[in-house]
Amino acid sequence: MFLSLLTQLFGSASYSISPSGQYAGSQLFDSNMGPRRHKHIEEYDFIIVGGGSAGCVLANRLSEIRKWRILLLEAGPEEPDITMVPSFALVLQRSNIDWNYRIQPENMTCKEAPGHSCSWPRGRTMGGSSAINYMVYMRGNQLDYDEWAEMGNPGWSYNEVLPYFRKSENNRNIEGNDTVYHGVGGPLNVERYPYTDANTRIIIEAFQERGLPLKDLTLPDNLGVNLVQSTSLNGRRFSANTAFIRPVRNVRSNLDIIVNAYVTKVIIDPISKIAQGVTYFKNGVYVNVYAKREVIISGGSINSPKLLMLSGIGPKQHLQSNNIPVLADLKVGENLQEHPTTDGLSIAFSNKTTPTFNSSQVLNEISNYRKQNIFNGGPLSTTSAVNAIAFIKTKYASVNAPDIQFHFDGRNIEEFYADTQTYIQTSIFPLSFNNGVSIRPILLSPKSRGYILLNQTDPVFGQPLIYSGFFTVKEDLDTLIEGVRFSVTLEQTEAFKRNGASIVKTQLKGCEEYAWGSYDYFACLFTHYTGILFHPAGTCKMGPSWDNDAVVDSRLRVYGIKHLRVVDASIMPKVVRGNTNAPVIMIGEKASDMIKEDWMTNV
Ligand SMILES: Cc1cc2nc3c(=O)[nH]c(=O)nc-3n(C[C@H](O)[C@H](O)[C@H](O)COP(=O)(O)OP(=O)(O)OC[C@H]3O[C@@H](n4cnc5c(N)ncnc54)[C@H](O)[C@@H]3O)c2cc1C
Repeated sequence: MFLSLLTQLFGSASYSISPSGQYAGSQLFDSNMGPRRHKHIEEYDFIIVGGGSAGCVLANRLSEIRKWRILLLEAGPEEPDITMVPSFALVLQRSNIDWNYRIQPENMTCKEAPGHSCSWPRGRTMGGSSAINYMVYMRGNQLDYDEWAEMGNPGWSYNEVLPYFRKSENNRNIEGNDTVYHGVGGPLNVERYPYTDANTRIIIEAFQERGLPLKDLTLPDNLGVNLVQSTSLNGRRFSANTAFIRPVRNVRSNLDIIVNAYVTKVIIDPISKIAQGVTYFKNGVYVNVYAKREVIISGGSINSPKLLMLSGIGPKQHLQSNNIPVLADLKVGENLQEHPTTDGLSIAFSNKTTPTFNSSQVLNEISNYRKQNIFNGGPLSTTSAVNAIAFIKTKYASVNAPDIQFHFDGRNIEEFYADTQTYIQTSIFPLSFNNGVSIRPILLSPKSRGYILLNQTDPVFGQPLIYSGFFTVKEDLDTLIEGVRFSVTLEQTEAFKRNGASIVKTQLKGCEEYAWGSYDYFACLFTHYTGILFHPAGTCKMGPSWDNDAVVDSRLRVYGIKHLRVVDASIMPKVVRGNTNAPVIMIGEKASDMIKEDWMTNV
């Protein structure tokens, strides 16, 4: 009943937000509508593969040059209306706008999950993962970018990337007054949700009691706690599609967008090694399109390496074993990094701070939300406890930056402990209606690395094989356990005691042999109930020519192939200490400027 109501109310792809924040549900965005005549052009100046966080920025910024013809190819459909509702973030996972990837079974991960395999959602729609994510706006720590520069990537230090964070941002919070670090007037709306529940406030208060400063967590030093800022406007999601594409689509005649177009190969001349275009598959037909200047791959950290490998760019031995002629022998798909955590820890709240919502009240909230033109509150307009975020430094931190981040998300405690795996695999209930939350200590700078391979059975359409490598370096587990120990101390705070909040001590299946609270019990939670923040990075590593692991140079050009760049989360040489969407949007902004610099002499 819940799902059928959602389909009925939010099943189309028609919503837009005007600058006043008004919902314009009747305005249908269709690439064939509007003032522009449809032209059939097979040669463009630039072809962008993937309409996700980075791809949307590139399509907008490159189409500012009116003489350039830009083609954006997206494998998924238009962004459906349901993405707009913050509290529905869970419904979008395992849906038709998720690639529905799963990681391969490994010794140290997901041991209680079906087939020992955890799901790894990625957005497959206009807006990409920014259309299905939790909307947290975070940048990481200053050291992240300074480290990138120190690794031999000129132009990527914190001071050099800061202008690109500001460029895209329209900050409507108090933080927006700080013009050194924030931008106002950019395409990406950033603000806090109009509704905050009591439990979210309890968590923040507890961290403050434990000594963390309440501060703007997007500053260069992000140690502290706060109610986070989000990519939203008036309680509605602001995906990269909403920010960068909707305002220019059907307005700029030099930008063509084709959805449901799955790119299967980059066309590269084997002699000159020049990327000439791409082949995509749509409606059962393969189509070739050509680029006069460049092909830009923005398929995200899983699909960009897959597409490069299918095109002959990758580890020689692996390509040869798949009968793919090798054009560039590069470590594509390696250096995979994530922010691992556990699903196995919970805080239970008492009845006095937990709203009791029966099914009919929830359905009522849903239909109210849909009807309102300007929505300024209500539980659906927030991701609830996901908004309480804290960063701490454990004894394992080797530099002056946090090594653990805390995330929380709503859950029904009784249902979770009655059948934990079923709950993890199937829960889609709105995030705001809960009587407890998960506590997720997240490893910010993992030392372990994973890798991605093509699926030999069906390399083109089959899921790539994702080996996460989580916890293969023991220090990663030790650091996370320090994070758990810190979170257990929240129970001693006045904020928790006064409100009757407590950490649930129920032993989870598979870990019963260890005493709750022991190192082994907590380690078991990570290896058996592995959680993932969905921040894969690093699989097309940026690095100097002397770095044998590098796939792209500091201008994001693929080594050994001309006129081919990768622009997305995969280029991060090291994953940042925070959520990755805003950093990827920054990467898209900076790459757009580099591309303009490289080609503007010849516009
Ligand atoms: C469930 C979830 C929650 C998250 N929560 C947060 C959060 O709260 N805050 C945060 O900062 N980050 C969050 N993230 C991470 C963040 O959204 C991503 O890091 C970021 O969106 C990645 O951007 P990207 O451009 O690299 O890839 P994506 O945004 O994933 O874009 C890749 C695009 O390319 C398309 N594509 C791929 N292959 C092809 C092909 N062969 N042909 C055509 N098109 C193709 C895909 O369909 C997709 O649209 C979350 C991610 C997920 C999945």
